[in-house]
Amino acid sequence: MTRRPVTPHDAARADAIAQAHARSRALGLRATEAPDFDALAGADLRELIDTNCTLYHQARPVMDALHAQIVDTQSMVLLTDRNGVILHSCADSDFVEKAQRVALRPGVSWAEQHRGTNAIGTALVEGQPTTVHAGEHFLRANHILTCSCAPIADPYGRTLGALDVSGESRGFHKHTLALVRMSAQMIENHLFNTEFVDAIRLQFHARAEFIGTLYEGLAAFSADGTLLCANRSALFQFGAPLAELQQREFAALFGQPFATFMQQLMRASGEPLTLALPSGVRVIARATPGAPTSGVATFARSAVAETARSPYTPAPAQAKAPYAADTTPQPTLAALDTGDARLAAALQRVARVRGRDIPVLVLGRTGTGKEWLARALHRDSPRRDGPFVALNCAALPDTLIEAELFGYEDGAFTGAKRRGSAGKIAQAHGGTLFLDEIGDMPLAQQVRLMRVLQERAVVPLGGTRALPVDLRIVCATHRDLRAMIAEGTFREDLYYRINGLVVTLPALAERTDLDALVARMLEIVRREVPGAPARLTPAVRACFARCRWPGNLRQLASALRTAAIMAEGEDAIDMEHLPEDLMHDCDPASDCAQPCADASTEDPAGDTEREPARLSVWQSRLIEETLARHSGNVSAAARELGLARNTVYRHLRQRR
Ligand SMILES: Nc1ncnc2c1ncn2[C@@H]1O[C@H](COP(=O)(O)OP(=O)(O)OP(=O)(O)O)[C@@H](O)[C@H]1O
Repeated sequence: MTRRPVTPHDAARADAIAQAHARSRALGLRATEAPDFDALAGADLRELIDTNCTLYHQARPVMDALHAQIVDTQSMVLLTDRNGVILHSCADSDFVEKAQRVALRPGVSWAEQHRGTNAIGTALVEGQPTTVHAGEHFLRANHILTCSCAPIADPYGRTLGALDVSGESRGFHKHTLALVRMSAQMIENHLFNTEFVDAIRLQFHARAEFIGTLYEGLAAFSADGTLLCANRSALFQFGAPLAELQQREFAALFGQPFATFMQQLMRASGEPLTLALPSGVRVIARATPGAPTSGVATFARSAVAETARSPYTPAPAQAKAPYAADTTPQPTLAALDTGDARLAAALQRVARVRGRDIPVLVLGRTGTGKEWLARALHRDSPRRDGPFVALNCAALPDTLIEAELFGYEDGAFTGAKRRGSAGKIAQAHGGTLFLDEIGDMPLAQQVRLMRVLQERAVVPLGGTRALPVDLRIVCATHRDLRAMIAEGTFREDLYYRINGLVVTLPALAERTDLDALVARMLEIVRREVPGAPARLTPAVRACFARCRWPGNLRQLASALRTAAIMAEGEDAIDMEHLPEDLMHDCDPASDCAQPCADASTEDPAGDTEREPARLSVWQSRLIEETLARHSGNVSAAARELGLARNTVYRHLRQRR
């Protein structure tokens, strides 16, 4: 038998389990009791699901995704209401029969008063994620199980239900509880966004890369800038409980008047903004200004109207459209042209088809601006007043792509009665559908998409009626679709449906317009950070020209955003303001697209094996020059270079 690994929290957990056993005994339960098989019958269970319909609908796709992670491990995913009654399960077929033996199925209560100590009942009593393993279950019949459960709370912190993974005790894995906890958090974030769909919602975190993840802070504000609610991560970042923060004004939380923030938001064209928490910690924030019909969106639109137009702000025709509150960037094709000949040729080809519904396939490495090109094409096309709907096929588990793309009918999932979902294809009706990373779309969905494109109609999951759709499709990928066709992982018929016009975007390192592009991006960044300098020092320009930019435009935009914040109030962005890890992507002897201010270091061999050596030669020179400028002061040189002092000391030791 597999031994359960000892976890660091075993002592605390043992205490909690002992208390749960004491509660079970006090309830008059006996360990030798047979499982109680009493379950809610069909209609009663459906009614209970209806009562919990928001929880049920938000949890279903997350349960499917979680089940996909643990498939074939002899286990099941369960959702319960706040009283521990199982509402829904997704199970491995070979575990269903064992689960039935202990009444682990929809309609049955796993509250402590019915089953004694068990993960669901105990987690609901303790209000904490809990694992109950094998012999820790109060009822002997349940010793065959290992179960990990996390309660799910509504946005105000009230318990709504619980998410649980139960399986064969031999299959215990200590990571299961973390997976369950993350999935419960995901459901809580979905519930938050649904509850406050009409409010101004802010996503924020001190680290930009955490925005859009489970760890982001979420805060909802009313149209006058009063805090309505905040999720766990936001409360943690604010350092105070919800009761203390509710009804606080935006300015008390983020140090600036709400109206100023809204105007900056509109000017930022979807790019993130920087805000300061009461603790002084700076956070990166994105905001969604409420549903198009809400008063909040009206406020957002009036802020747009007050804002001076730039190549990246929506045209007046769009401000009238129902999607005017969308804060994502809406560049024009002309605005993307900053002087690179290859890019200009691609843009011209795209411009030729803008008035026709020819499908466009955009190829290019990650971050080369494929989505921005798709947005620009939409913006310049006759469909500009319709929606632009984007779906990243690589960002969703296979199980979710289908529902996201094709939608589902009311009651498509067992027991569900209300609230179908339109799906991205139907949402894009009258506009443009952008399918990013189309190469990552599973084959089954490729077949369905092919049918939609052929028939110009979509049938949602669980539905029978075909809804006509009129849309332009733009797809993007960094993969070699022809090679995938040869391997049998991409359908040839779909390939010919989506590639009416194929354009390839150059990698940033191959572009010849770096200076102009940086100037354009800096213009955008300065709308978000008004005190940021408008120019770069020659050293930074040289560094940029030598960078390999593996993350392409995204990496450049992110480096400029960080540097702009670091250099707020200074004359120019200098080396010390750049993110430290950018140096690792800088190559002293690369084929500089721009004149390099400091390009004398040559590598005649051009040997890729010598990359690290070339990098260190360049770093050494940079450190030497900086030390000379600071008369050998290591701290000052390290500060300017954005390096740790130890790195400079190491360099000095190696020089000796
Ligand atoms: N023309 C541009 N001007 C300013 N910034 C840009 C431009 N194009 C792209 N960016 C910046 O680069 C980021 C990445 O662009 P985009 O999402 O279009 O790339 P992508 O090729 O679709 O990326 P992926 O392949 O990873 O999906 C944007 O969020 C934006 O910050």
